[in-house]
Amino acid sequence: MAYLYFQFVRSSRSLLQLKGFSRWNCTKVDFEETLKHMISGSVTLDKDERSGIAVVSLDNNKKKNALSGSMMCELNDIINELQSWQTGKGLILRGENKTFCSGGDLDTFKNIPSPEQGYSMSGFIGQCMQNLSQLPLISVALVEGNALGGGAEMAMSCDFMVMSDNARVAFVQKKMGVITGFGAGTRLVRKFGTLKALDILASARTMDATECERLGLASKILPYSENVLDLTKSWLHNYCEGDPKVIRNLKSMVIAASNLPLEDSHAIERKLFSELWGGESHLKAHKSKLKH
Ligand SMILES: CCCC(=O)SCCNC(=O)CCNC(=O)[C@H](O)C(C)(C)COP(=O)(O)OP(=O)(O)OC[C@H]1O[C@@H](n2cnc3c(N)ncnc32)[C@H](O)[C@@H]1OP(=O)(O)O
Repeated sequence: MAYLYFQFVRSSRSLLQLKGFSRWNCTKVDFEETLKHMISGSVTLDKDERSGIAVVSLDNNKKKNALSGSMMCELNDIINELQSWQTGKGLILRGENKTFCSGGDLDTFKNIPSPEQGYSMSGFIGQCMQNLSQLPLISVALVEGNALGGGAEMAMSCDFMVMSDNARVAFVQKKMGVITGFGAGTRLVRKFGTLKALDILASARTMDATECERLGLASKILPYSENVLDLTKSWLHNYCEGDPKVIRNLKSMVIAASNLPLEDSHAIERKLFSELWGGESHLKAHKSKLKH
């Protein structure tokens, strides 16, 4: 199995070399420096130690929460910070101003016009989305208003999508003359299979909350209201109740199972299980003689 994986990585590398991508060797740090100077909007983090739920909010009011270069860097820093939040259990990614995100900031994109820069930007934000999806926290994208293009891709990087009943999701990349650049093409195919992914991406259609729920993109529709964030926190709390160590190991097991070959995934599952066996929560549950 390891040999096959190695062969696959080698052949992917040669495919990239064949296509001339190997000359694009700008490092992540170099490109972060470039993105940092494309300033517009902000991303904030609010960690609630009591519930173990963090809220990450995108705010770029003048551009319907478009994700600028500086916001990509801020989001990346926040996700790095969340990686070491040992008592965390859940995460909500949302937008201020009653909308989620209108995609990549078109002004930022105008300033990085070459294929080489596109490749570096996609590498930077793609890694950031990958880190988000692999956090040992149960994550939810709360979509109000629009999630377009890169905004739809960000929502796809969370475990769950909760939508207000007036919200819409559209992978408009094709209409913008590109394809998915934040990694959601791969995510859509892996989650839904080729046909459904092709249907969503190639039609580039706008999907309302009901359609998203029917397709399995959205897990919950909430009535549009002022307290939709509180409702989302309560919904997420159902999954986050309990010992952070248990929630985090559970999520880590799911990540391993979705990415690794069977044997490796089982080995990690056993390791994560044994870390909890005989632990505080396990002993407490035994003593309390729970009836389910
Ligand atoms: C690999 C990543 C691929 C991508 O993400 S490509 C980007 C995809 N997104 C887009 O093309 C968004 C295009 N914009 C729209 O469709 C509409 O503006 C949208 C979001 C439905 C909102 O419509 P309305 O509510 O009618 O508001 P509006 O059009 O007057 O917009 C208000 C101001 O926001 C701006 N805006 C919206 N989305 C933006 C974006 N992505 N980057 C930069 N600026 C953006 C829009 O230009 C307008 O600015 P202004 O007030 O005219 O100066």
